[in-house]
Amino acid sequence: MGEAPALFVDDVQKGFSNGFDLKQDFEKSVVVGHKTYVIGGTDELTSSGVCIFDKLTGEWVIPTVLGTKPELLKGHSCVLLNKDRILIIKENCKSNESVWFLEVDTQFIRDQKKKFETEVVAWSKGVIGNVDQPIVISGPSGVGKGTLINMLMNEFPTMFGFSVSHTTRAPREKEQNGVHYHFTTHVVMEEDIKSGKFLEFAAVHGNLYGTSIEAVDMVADAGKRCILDIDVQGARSVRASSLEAIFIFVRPPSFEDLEKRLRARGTETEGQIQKRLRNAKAELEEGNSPGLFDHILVNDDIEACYERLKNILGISESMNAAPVTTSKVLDLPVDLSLSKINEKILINRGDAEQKVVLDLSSMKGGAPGRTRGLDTYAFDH
Ligand SMILES: Nc1nc2c(ncn2[C@@H]2O[C@H](COP(=O)(O)OP(=O)(O)O)[C@@H](O)[C@H]2O)c(=O)[nH]1
Ligand SMILES: Nc1ncnc2c1ncn2[C@@H]1O[C@H](COP(=O)(O)OP(=O)(O)O)[C@@H](O)[C@H]1O
Repeated sequence: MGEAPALFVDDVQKGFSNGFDLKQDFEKSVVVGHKTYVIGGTDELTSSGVCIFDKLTGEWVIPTVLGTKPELLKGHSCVLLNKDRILIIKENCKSNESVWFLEVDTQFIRDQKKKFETEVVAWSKGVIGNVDQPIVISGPSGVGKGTLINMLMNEFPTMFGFSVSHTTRAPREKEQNGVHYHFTTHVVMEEDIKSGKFLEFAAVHGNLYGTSIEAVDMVADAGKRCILDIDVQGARSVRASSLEAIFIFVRPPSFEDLEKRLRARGTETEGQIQKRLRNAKAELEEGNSPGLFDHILVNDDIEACYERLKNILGISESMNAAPVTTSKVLDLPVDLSLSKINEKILINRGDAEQKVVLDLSSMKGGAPGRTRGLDTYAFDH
């Protein structure tokens, strides 16, 4: 909670009944209850892009800002949705950078406020169109998760992308940084966790592992369906997050088979194998937790198991040509204004006859990450 930034002193003295004296084009304000959110600004003081005036305390607050924020906000229009997020549309934007959401009171924000003990807002980029549900694959070490994922990615390279996790464990001989994992240190990873970069993280077999929000977004932005290879604790966290995924648990035909595979792989020391086998017992129990996994896949014969996996995902050989995305780019003119009609936003294009409708009725996701499922169409009147 702070003093009024110098930039706004004049505004405060003028009183608020007449609204803010905002820098034209750069700053827009939206009132949510007793708080006024000023969005935009090129000034040092407003470099976070968001300032909040609290009418109850009469103070300006610079909030903790999470998520990837839009580049220079100029000529943007804002509208409040459901009192929990502000829709921001940038005009004259020729890329898929035009639709943004600033979350101010969603469940995610409420959770983060408790953590940071400050005001918190979070950016989420709006994505027109959808990609198919991400796939979470869990199971004990050595069960064959990596083998199955490789088969899928080799057969359908345009359809699937791997979420590259961060880990503090040492790379194996054939593992490449940035491809199999982002190899990092405890210190760096703990910092990144604190600053909210991870969708989920867990300590597994004595090391830290985590899925960054960026890892999942990068796959989805490439129009591919994201595959996450994460442990059961991670699966639980993703279940509780806004990422709507399909959850698959891979089991070995027997514990003896698991041990044989782990040894045959030859990537761990005897001590590490023992630790992984001990943990496998608990993981196999956890795999039966009601409501956690949508499908249990027994990896007996690898080819048969792979066929069952493809059936679960509803894919066949003929599908490998087309990427799954229906992502569209929204080209917006200058001088736009917004009107809100239920879950549809009418984008008025200056004096042009044709308007654009942004349909939010199938919107999903949100911070941390992207807001997907938006649709647009032209509207003649
Ligand atoms: N929670 C979580 N678990 C992960 C992540 N990445 C990998 N894991 C899990 O960590 C465990 C160990 O992975 P790894 O060291 O590669 O060994 P492997 O499973 O024997 O190949 C496996 O259960 C992985 O599914 C992650 O980002 N988050
Ligand atoms: N169905 C199977 N039958 C026999 N060996 C298998 C089978 N699936 C995988 N493997 C082998 O087991 C070892 C562990 O598989 P991997 O995919 O690395 O497991 P995970 O990623 O679950 O730790 C590898 O050497 C792999 O070739």
